[in-house]
Amino acid sequence: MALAVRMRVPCRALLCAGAQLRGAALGRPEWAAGGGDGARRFASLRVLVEPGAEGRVAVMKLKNPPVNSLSLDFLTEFLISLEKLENDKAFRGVVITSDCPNVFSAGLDLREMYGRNPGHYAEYWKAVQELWLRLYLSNLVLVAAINGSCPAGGCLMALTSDVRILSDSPKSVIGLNETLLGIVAPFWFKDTLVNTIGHRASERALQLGLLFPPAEALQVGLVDHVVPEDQVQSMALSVMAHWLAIPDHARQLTKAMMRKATADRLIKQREADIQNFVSFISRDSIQKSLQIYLEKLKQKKG
Ligand SMILES: CC/C=C\C/C=C\C/C=C\CC/C=C/CC(=O)SCCNC(=O)CCNC(=O)[C@H](O)C(C)(C)COP(=O)(O)OP(=O)(O)OC[C@H]1O[C@@H](n2cnc3c(N)ncnc32)[C@H](O)[C@@H]1OP(=O)(O)O
Repeated sequence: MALAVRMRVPCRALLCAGAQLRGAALGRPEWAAGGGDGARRFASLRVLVEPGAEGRVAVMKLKNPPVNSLSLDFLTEFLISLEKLENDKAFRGVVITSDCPNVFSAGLDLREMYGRNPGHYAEYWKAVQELWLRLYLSNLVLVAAINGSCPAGGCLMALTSDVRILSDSPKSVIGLNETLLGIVAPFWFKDTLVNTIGHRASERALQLGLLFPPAEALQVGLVDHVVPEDQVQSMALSVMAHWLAIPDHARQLTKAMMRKATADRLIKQREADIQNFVSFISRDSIQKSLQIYLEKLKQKKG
């Protein structure tokens, strides 16, 4: 793989700063080599990475129960795992899936955005930006094996992949539903959606906070395949084989050509975007909306 074609977020220190910071907060690295694959298999508390049967493909299982909400610690572990895979030339592709039943990811962790201080909001948002940039500009082929509900930040994460496979289950709804929470999807969430399903469909989906059931998600182009739940993983590996048949350098340059302008838009104004988020999320009215939404989630249980 030619070094010249490896896409990089311009300032690697951004990831390192976040990862080191959170790594320290996590206490000790939880990486554990295991099985006969030794160094190729590793795990943190919340992210399991194992080689797929196909070789050169890793399967990354997200395990932050109950709903894989993207807490700061989880984001940090995710980033570290991704960085390890990017740097390991043995891997050319990653299947991202969930270890939590019926939920791919519940999106951003609402507890990171409610009742905290501005410094915490800023740190959290920087990590969210970082994960998006890392995934969106990844040199690896990323296939999202979406085996459950996939709202908001979960959907954003899936949209950074090159291919999305969704399980055909009533629970497997996907979309950017931020307006239903009384919050607004930031411009780079919107850009990622527009790049996938086009402007008009995005405008409707974003304003209404639509969560698409599988058949509709397929129809609008939000996902590429809908298959029975027990076939999500095998379909992901089969699609992966197709993508890996393309020479890396050509595919990577093409991916960069398609995505760089969108990523650059955020890279050029990261700090302003963080400040915008902090002031937006700190508003009393927004905090009230989040409180109501969190209460609704709790009441749902009865
Ligand atoms: C002009 C302005 C311009 C720009 C604006 C600037 C900035 C932008 C500002 C803000 C943007 C912020 C973007 C946010 C994106 C997000 O991702 S927000 C999160 C959205 N997520 C959701 O709406 C999903 C909510 N969850 C659910 O719908 C269900 O939990 C789900 C279907 C996923 C699973 O259902 P089920 O299996 O029945 O589980 P429960 O509902 O019972 O949940 C189990 C426990 O988990 C807790 N939980 C669920 N989701 C979250 C979450 N996202 N964060 C934290 N915690 C969550 C839930 O409360 C239960 O907890 P309990 O067991 O009761 O303690």
